[in-house]
Amino acid sequence: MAKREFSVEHEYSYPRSSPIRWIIAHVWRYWFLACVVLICFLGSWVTYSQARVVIGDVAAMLEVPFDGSVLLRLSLIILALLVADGFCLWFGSLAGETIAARFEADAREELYTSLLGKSQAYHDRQRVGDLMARATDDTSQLASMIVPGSTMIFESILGIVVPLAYIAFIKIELLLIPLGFVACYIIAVRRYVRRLNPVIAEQREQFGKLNAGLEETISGIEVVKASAREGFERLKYRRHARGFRDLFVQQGRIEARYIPLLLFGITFGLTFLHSMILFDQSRITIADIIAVMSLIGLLRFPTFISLFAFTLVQTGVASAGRILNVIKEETELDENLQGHQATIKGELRFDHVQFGYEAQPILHDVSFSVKPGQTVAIVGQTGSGKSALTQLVNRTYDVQAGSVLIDGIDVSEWNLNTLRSQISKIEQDVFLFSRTIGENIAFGAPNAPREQIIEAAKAAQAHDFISSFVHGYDTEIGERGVTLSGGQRQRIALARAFLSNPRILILDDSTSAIDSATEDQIQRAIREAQRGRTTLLITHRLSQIRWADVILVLDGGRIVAAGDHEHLLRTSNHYRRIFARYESSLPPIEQAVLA
Ligand SMILES: Nc1ncnc2c1ncn2[C@@H]1O[C@H](COP(=O)(O)OP(=O)(O)OP(=O)(O)O)[C@@H](O)[C@H]1O
Repeated sequence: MAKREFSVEHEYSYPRSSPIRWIIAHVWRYWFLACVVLICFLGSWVTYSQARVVIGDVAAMLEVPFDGSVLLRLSLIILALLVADGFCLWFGSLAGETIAARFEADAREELYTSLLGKSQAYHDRQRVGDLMARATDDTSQLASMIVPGSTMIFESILGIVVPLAYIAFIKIELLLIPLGFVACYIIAVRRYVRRLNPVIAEQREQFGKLNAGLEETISGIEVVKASAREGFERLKYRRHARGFRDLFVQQGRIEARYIPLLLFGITFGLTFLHSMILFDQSRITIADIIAVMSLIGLLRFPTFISLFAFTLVQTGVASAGRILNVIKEETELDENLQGHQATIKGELRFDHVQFGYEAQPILHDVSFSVKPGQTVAIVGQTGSGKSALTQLVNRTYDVQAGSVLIDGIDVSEWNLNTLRSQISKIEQDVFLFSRTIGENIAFGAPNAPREQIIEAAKAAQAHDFISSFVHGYDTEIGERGVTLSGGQRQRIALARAFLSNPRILILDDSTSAIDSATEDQIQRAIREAQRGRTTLLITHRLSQIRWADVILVLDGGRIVAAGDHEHLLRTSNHYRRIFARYESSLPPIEQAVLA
């Protein structure tokens, strides 16, 4: 079983060694419906072909004096056969559509669950638009592959085999030309599929690129507009769109060379000639000729639709490959279901930790320890690895060497859910979901009653501005919280952290967007929040740094000094330099307060 950070109980498991096996397993999950499709389509072709034979008999009877009652009986038989054909088609199509819709939904769910279980490092490498294309367009291609794609292929096969069986029954010699046609048909289809395959696969990839480019531009539309780069982005998109179009043109060219349609005309003509010869030799009757030519005519439809059917199936297989590539990709972390589960007390220790995102090393030999309930401020120049260090605590990433221990137990030995549910992190760039404010605050504690949500908002100094909105806590916020200011977003994130009541709190520059007037109140709220829980603080706010129990000074990914404020002012040049720089960026009034 591949590693993953999230899974659901009683998950249906599918073989994933190849797209075809994966598709068959998905369809086989609904084997009963698949059997209904097979039986109904078979029934449809048998009744439809049988009706042609009876029509031939009736036509022959019209040549000679006929018995009206026999004619009526045969006419009713034809009607019954055609009605039965209609019912078979109806049930078969219904069952096929049901399989297709379920397959699409199951594949979406499987892909989505797998994406939730991938590590942060995996998501860092992905282009969101391409993933979206796989989750939306590629999954819908799976449904089209079943209906009408596969059902049409199945119909094509039956639509060739059943009429040929009837012809064999009438006069086996008359199979000679149609069988030659079938042999050429199989060869032509194989060539067609082989040629089309790479074009379809490239089409799907190009669609992913097109979508990724679109997503990136729309997400960064503010930057595009501010830099007046609309023209450049338009040309980039047009280049992708034209690449996509060209692949369709290429597909059209391959389809235009699909030879079975031409072969069908030749087969029809030659079979008629063959029938005439046999009739001339008195070896078949007029009724036989009518029935045979009518049956041969049935081959036209399967020959024609197989062109689209194979394209649809190939597109589906290419899409399944793209979906499967995501699902199968190895991820770095595991949810460790059997891991340690306990309430975190809050002791944190880094022991000779080494870390880098890819090959590039970021943290070198980092060691420190924090007692439960202490506040650690991490300071250092930009890019020195402060955020990277905090990301190792909740296992957003794993260390490459050394260990991070919480309450004396390596974080990799903790049950991942237990660990993360007790650690709250507030980022500088707060992410909010396009839901109500209340739902955003309660994101980590979805069952929290409204009173607790309000209490948390009050503690984060967010209640007043939330109450000023017409719909208060039920105000829907735009995607990523765009309708709120940076400071408001950060206060909602603080409220979210207060509500989930974590044992370890990580504040990564989380008050940077809060103005000085609000800051005092928030400082108090944060200090309140820090009480009784271990807090890691990345901040440029001297007022917060000064009161930390431990200050870690990072430089180039190494801890160059550690201790409290007074100690560091006395002993560390690095700290003095950072402190002086932070101090000089303060307004005069705050400098006076700090002095
Ligand atoms: N997801 C990532 N993949 C690869 N490299 C990254 C990633 N995130 C950060 N880095 C690199 O890691 C280094 C440390 O980044 P980090 O964000 O930890 O620094 P920081 O000290 O928190 O900086 P700042 O104060 O500017 O937030 C930087 O050189 C950065 O370019």
